[in-house]
Amino acid sequence: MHPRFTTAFATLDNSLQQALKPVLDDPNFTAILQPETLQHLMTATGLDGDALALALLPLAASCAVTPISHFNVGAIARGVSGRWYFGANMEFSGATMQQTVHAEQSAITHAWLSGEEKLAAITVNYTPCGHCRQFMNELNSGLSLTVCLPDHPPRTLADYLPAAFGPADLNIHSVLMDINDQQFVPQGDPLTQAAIRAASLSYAPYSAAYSGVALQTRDGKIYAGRYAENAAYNPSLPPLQSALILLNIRGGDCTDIQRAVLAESDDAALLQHSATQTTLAALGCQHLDSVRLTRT
Ligand SMILES: O=c1ccn([C@H]2C[C@H](O)[C@@H](CO)O2)c(=O)[nH]1
Ligand SMILES: [Zn+2]
Repeated sequence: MHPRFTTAFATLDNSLQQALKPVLDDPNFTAILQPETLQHLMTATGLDGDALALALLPLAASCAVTPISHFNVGAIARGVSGRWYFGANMEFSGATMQQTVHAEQSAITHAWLSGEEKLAAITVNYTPCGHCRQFMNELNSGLSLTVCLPDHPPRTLADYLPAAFGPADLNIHSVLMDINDQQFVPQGDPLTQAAIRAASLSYAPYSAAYSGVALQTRDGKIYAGRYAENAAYNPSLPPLQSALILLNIRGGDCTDIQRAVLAESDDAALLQHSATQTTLAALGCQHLDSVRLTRT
């Protein structure tokens, strides 16, 4: 298993350890749990879904990258497909606080980038901050998303975000995780194409400044992330963060990026380039290429 799991794994109950070991030992494990695996884990441990998700949180939290706080938050986004997606917070030394990724954003983005179409629930080891509550209120599950926390009964997002402000206040009705394809014209090498495809699938209803980032690590793997806007603007997730979430949660190292491509329109109302370049530089990557988006 990935060395980051070793300590947390040792703290799990014996029955869970036994059932989970082959899953974590699989070299193809990508921090997603399939419905059949979850069924097996529930049978082996006697835990129901909510209890199992809580029991797995230490593993999700061990994916955190927290050079500043050393405060590891773990989240599990539970899709309507029955698949569960790990997420963890990420901090970037040498960048700004605004570049931080919260565990909830990580799990949700992990699910979205993996093709999940809607979430049923999210389980987190700490109470979600206001920024995450707002981020979650952009999802197509709306205020009925179930939020599960240790020491609290499951509640809905509506309970955690009363008198909510959201997309409908700005007249937006097709929301985050709904399928939207801008169909930008593919071009260039595989990394460039991955960035363009991510931009096509990005969510930018407020600015129409669609964008995507693709990262290539030294082992040749490619991770593509999509921009995700928010009705309250500030909680929007930049495309670099989206790609870094995928890289990290799949077991990669964010300081191992060899080359990055940002796909955006140069006449867009918002531009990701300078923030992307600065955060990448903080991670030791100086090689950012840009590609302009075109429509047929
Ligand atoms: O809802 C929350 C609150 C905080 N954090 C992270 C952000 C930062 O990395 C650290 C300290 O706030 O915890 C989350 O991931 N989710
Ligand atoms: Zn948060």
